[in-house]
Amino acid sequence: MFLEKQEFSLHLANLAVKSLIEEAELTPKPGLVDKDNSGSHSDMTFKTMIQSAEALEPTFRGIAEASFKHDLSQELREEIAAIGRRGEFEMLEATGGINTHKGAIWALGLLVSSIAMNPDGSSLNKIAFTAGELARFSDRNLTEQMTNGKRAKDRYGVNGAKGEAQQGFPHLIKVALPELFTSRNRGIEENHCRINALVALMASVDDTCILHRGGAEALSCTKSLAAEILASGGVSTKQGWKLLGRLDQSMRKYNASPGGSADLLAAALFLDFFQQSRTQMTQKQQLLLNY
Ligand SMILES: CC(C)(COP(=O)(O)OP(=O)(O)OC[C@H]1O[C@@H](n2cnc3c(N)ncnc32)[C@H](O[C@H]2O[C@H](COP(=O)(O)OP(=O)(O)OP(=O)(O)O)[C@@H](O)[C@H]2O)[C@@H]1O)[C@@H](O)C(=O)NCCC(=O)NCCS
Ligand SMILES: Nc1ncnc2[nH]cnc12
Repeated sequence: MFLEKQEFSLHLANLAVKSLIEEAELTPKPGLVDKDNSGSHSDMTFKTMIQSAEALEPTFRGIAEASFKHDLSQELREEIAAIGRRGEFEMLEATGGINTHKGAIWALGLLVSSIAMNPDGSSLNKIAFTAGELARFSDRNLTEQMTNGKRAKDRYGVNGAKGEAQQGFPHLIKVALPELFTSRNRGIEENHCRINALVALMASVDDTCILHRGGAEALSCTKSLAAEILASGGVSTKQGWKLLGRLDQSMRKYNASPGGSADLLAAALFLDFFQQSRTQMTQKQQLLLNY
C-alpha cells in the first residue's frame, strides 16, 4: 500500500472512529442509541456515543502503531491489551463513567492490529482470522473482574465477546458482511442495507448485553423476531419495516439492548470502509502510474 507507519495508523484510526460514528448515526435501531432516541439506555445519549467514538482515536492509532509490521506474538497481544484498557479508561472519562464502547474497543482494536501487522494486504477473512489468533493469546496482565458479560456467560453458557473474537469473528464474516453486500446487490438504499446487517446479527448473536438485562427469554424473542424480518425480505419491505417496529417494542419491554450486535455492526462497517479505501488507493496509484 506504500504508506508509512504513522500515516497508515492514522488512516486506520480514522476509519475505526468513522465506523463507530456511522453505527451511532444509523436510525432507527431497536433498543439502541440512535439519532431519534436512546432506546433502552437511560444513561446514554447520541452525543455521548459521538464523544466516546471521538475520544477513541488515539487508542486505535496507538494499537496500529504498536502492531505495524509486527509478528503475531504474546508480546503484541499484551501490548495492545494495555492500550485497549487505557482506551476503556479514556472512554469512561469522555462519557462521565458510562460504558458506551467497551465491546467495540475490543473488536475494533483486534481488527486494527491485524491489519497493521500486514499492511500490504490480506483478505477480510484473513484479517478476521488473524485477529482471532491474536485474541487467543492470554493477557497475563489482566486483573480478573466480574463483568456483565462473564455473569451472562456463566449463567447461560454462551461465548460472549471474547469467544466471538477467539473464533475469528464468525458473525462478521458469515453474517454481517454477507447481509450488507447482498442487500447492496439488491439495490436497497444504504441505510436499509446497514439495518438489515444489524438485524441479521440480532437473529444470530448470543448477545451478553441482552442476556444480562432481559435473560434467555429476551434473547430468544429477539432472535426470532429478527429472523422474521429477514424472512420477510428485510426492512426495505413493508412487512419487514413493520416487524422492525415490533422488535423495538420488544427490546423496550425487556429493557434490553443488542449492544454486542451494535459493536459487531461497527466492526463490519470498519472492514467495509477499509476494503473501499484499499480499492480507492489502488485505483489512485494506477492512475498515477498511467499518467
Ligand atoms: C473480552 C472483553 C470484551 C471483556 O468481555 P466480558 O464479556 O468480560 O465483558 P463485558 O464487560 O460484559 O463486555 C463485553 C461487551 O462486548 C459486547 N458483546 C456482548 N455480547 C457480545 C457478543 N456475543 N459478541 C461480541 N460482542 C459482544 C458488549 O458491548 C456492548 O455493550 C456495552 C454495554 O454493556 P454493559 O456495560 O453490560 O451495559 P448495560 O446493559 O448498559 O449495563 P448496566 O448499566 O445494566 O450495568 C457497550 O459498551 C457495547 O460496547 C458487551 O458489553 C474485553 O473488554 C477485554 O478483555 N478487554 C481488555 C483489554 C484488551 O485485551 N483489549 C484488546 C485489544 S483492544
Ligand atoms: N448505538 C448503541 N447504543 C447502545 N449501546 C451501544 N454500544 C455500541 N453501540 C451502541
